[in-house]
Amino acid sequence: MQVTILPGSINGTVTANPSKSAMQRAVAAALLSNGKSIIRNPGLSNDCLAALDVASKLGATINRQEDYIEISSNGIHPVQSAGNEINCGESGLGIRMFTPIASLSPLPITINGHGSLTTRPMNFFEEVLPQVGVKISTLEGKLPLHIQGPLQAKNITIDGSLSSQFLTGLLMAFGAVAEDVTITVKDLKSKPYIALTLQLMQQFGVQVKEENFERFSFGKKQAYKAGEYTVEGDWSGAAFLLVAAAVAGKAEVHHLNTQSAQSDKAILEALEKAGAGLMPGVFTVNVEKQQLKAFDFDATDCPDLFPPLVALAANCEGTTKILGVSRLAHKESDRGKTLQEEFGKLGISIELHGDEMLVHGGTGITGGTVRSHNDHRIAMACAVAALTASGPVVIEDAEAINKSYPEFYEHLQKLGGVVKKEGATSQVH
Ligand SMILES: O=C(O)C1=C[C@@H](OP(=O)(O)O)[C@@H](O)[C@H](O)C1
Ligand SMILES: C=C(OP(=O)(O)O)C(=O)O
Repeated sequence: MQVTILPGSINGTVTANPSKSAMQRAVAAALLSNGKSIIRNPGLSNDCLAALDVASKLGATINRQEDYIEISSNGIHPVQSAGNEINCGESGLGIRMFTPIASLSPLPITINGHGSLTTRPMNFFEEVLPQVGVKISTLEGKLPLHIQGPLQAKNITIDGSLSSQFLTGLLMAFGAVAEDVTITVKDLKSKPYIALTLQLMQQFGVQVKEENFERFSFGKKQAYKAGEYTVEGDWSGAAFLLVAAAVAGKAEVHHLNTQSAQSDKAILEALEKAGAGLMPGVFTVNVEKQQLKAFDFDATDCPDLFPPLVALAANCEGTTKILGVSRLAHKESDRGKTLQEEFGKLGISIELHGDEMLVHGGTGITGGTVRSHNDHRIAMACAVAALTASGPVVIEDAEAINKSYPEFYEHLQKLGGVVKKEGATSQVH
């Protein structure tokens, strides 16, 4: 699908979409519980749907209602008729979380995915899973994975520098079986995502003692408890709307918890540094356009903010410096380079120096044709950049947004953005 966004101002109110990070974790915790869990405000993005599908292939019964989802489970029991295979779609979190969870079963299981997930590294599992009693083979560190458990929770030391998602998976799986065991992590990145994991586990009845984000200790054996869970609004997706307001008008975004554990609420700090008019409430954020200036920001622990930060920086007078670019190499695209290439087509010069990105802003955004590289956050960043461009911006492969935020173009329209779709697929809401 191709989408064209016209330059123009925005002004309006929207409700943030459900967080896929929270939704996927809740689906995993419900799968690990005995009994019926109810997930309210469920996410239905492709990553969330993939998580639900994996849960059903691992034995849960999913019952989708109008505004909630029931997940009934009695532990991990791979469905033989599904060929003992699960497919995590394009979700990095999905595969890194469900692989240790699936390996709680003693049965051999194949774990697959598609699109960008087939090129993302999984070597971590080859190093770590054998230490906890799980046999694994991969295709040279990539998909498909073949595993056979059962996982036995033991004291282990892991490297957290590539991604926090592997630790999220181990913590969630250990939560079901561990007794007097500690996971020690070196050089953990994306720490707030681990805080979100621990918070979610606690909501499903499993406590982990965390020390300095280096040691995670499990005491007496625990069990996940089925329950009710409401998915929070998504700061990662809302960041695009908040930036759109800061550069092109104003907006009120509802269902955003400023006390959330989500790392991407840090967009508020960046907006403040850039000089945006900001009024965060408890569950609502108002942003208004003001004179914007370049800013320095460390996005090492909130890597998904890079695309909206670049859209913001492009509109700020001067050179913005963002740290943490090396974290972007293994996302849906090599995001540092993709942002450089696609914003370059819109007249914005971006330099990449080691772990640092320099965005030369305030030079004027031009219209043009860009590609999403099948990366949802690149499509959304380009759509925001279009609002202050000198001409229309055409986004190719614009349906990439379905991975995390299928309602994104509708929300932009609701705020007054002019969005024209061509060749829309049935997947697009
Ligand atoms: O746990 C999560 O929900 C996520 C963790 C982050 O990954 P890394 O830990 O690899 O940075 C983030 O980029 C991803 O979109 C979602
Ligand atoms: C990188 C992302 O997700 P994941 O790693 O879960 O695929 C993302 O949503 O930007």
